[in-house]
Amino acid sequence: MENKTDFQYPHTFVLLGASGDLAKKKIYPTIWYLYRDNLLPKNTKFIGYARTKQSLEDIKEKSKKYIKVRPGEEKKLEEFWKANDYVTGSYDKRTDYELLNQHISKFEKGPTANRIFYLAVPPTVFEDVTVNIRNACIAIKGYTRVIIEKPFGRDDESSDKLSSHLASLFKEEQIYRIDHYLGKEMVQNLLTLRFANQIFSPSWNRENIASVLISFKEPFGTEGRGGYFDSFGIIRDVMQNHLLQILSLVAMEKPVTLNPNDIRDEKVKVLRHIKPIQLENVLVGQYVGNPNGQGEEKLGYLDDPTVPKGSVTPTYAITVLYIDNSRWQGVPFILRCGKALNERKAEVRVQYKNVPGDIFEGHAKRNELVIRVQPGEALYLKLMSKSPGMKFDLLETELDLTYSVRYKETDVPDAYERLILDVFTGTQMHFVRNDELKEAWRIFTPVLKELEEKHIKPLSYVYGSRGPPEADAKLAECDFKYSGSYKWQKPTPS
Ligand SMILES: NC(=O)C1=CN([C@@H]2O[C@H](COP(=O)(O)OP(=O)(O)OC[C@H]3O[C@@H](n4cnc5c(N)ncnc54)[C@H](OP(=O)(O)O)[C@@H]3O)[C@@H](O)[C@H]2O)C=CC1
Ligand SMILES: O=C1O[C@H](COP(=O)(O)O)[C@@H](O)[C@H](O)[C@H]1O
Repeated sequence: MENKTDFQYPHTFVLLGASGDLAKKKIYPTIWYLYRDNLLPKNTKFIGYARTKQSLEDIKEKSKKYIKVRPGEEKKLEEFWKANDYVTGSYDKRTDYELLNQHISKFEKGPTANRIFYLAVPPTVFEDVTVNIRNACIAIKGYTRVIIEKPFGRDDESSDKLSSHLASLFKEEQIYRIDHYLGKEMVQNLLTLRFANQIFSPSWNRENIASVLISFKEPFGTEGRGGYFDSFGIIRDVMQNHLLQILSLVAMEKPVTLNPNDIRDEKVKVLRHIKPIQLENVLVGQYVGNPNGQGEEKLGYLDDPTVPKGSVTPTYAITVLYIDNSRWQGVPFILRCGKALNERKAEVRVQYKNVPGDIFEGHAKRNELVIRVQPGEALYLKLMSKSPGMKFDLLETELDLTYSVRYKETDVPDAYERLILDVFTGTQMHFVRNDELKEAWRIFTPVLKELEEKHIKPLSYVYGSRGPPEADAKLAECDFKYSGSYKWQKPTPS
């Protein structure tokens, strides 16, 4: 029963895997912020469910250090915990879910009541959990929605299997596949920037744009999470999902309307124009420890005791994709991601071509539109200007929209906050549809297999560096020009 989104009805939010890391670090804090800001239906009950025998007090204690409470909010936080419960149960026994169902039903007064299940559980128990929700916990007087977290399989075959499994249990409108990058402010802004500004539309194509670079950088390594990471690698962890989602929003055609399915139709369409990636268009890297004397000592990937000896799993990757349509033919879309690098950063750089018929003797540098997703949301357009004053020199400068300066009073919500609220309101615009996922795996599976089968050894890079030295040459090869001459003059607050 869909469409009973009215906030007056009782809602139950069940967090499966409530004893885990994601739950304590992300989901409990997120539902607290939504509750604190009165964004959820008044009558919402939160139920944590996991195998661990523990009390709600234990959950409170574990998530305490991740939950931000401002002065004066203590009473509200107490109220929030009163709306919480914890139920111990297995993931594979139907009887446990029947007990969970009875527990939920106790709060469901009135003719309508909705249920949301958040699956913060490992992929190994995923099938059991979904089958049991379907068999024992479906809402009979309202909607049932399930939120699922990646990994959505590890290749086309396993992902298809998972999709068929889900499709046998739920309708697509009930399934909310989270890619938390779709909840980030600047990723959501892409649609507005592109389609609400006439200034960009006419130049957003192969006639004007030389290359597009979409980057993700993290300044820490696997640090004890090597077991999980090693069987996936950075391409599956970040590139095949977060970066490809950004690419589809940067490259898609204008949707017919803002209806979530119209938008997702366009995202799928642009992905369909991309051929599976060729090995020659991929460069992979793996970090090694930093040598003595280079700051704080850091271990290399292979020194992590949770990583199998001799692993060739990439912790860094650059991939070049080409979109074979009339807008983008020949324009390199470079996806680049890595762990244990010199900084935390996620951004899109749209680099324009050189000015044709340059009268400035080669001094006019390329325009570049930078969409900084994190940290510190910003949008800046690098352009050439006359140096102010008597001189007639060229100056590289920028039009700069830095959120912390321009929107001082606005708190940018966390991605999970937006996305979980979307599930309550029933909007799937920022969630991954089944066919998008299929296209993503079609593009990536062959090269992932080839890397594994050929046991391709990644290039080494030092923990805390910008990545393998060879990576910049790859960027240059893909018509991404870095001149090194641009200097940003940070505005001084007035
Ligand atoms: N609103 C704001 O907050 C604004 C901030 N700025 C800041 O000013 C600084 C400079 O601006 P930015 O646009 O980054 O300008 P640059 O053109 O100087 O680009 C700098 C980036 O280029 C990359 N780079 C360095 N060496 C090479 C190389 N050999 N080949 C290819 N790429 C290379 C590095 O990123 P990587 O390691 O990822 O490759 C580096 O961060 C940045 O810190 C930026 O954040 C600028 C404008 C506005
Ligand atoms: O999905 C993932 O994303 C995080 C990075 O998320 P961010 O919001 O902090 O940028 C990454 O650390 C993790 O490996 C990956 O699985």
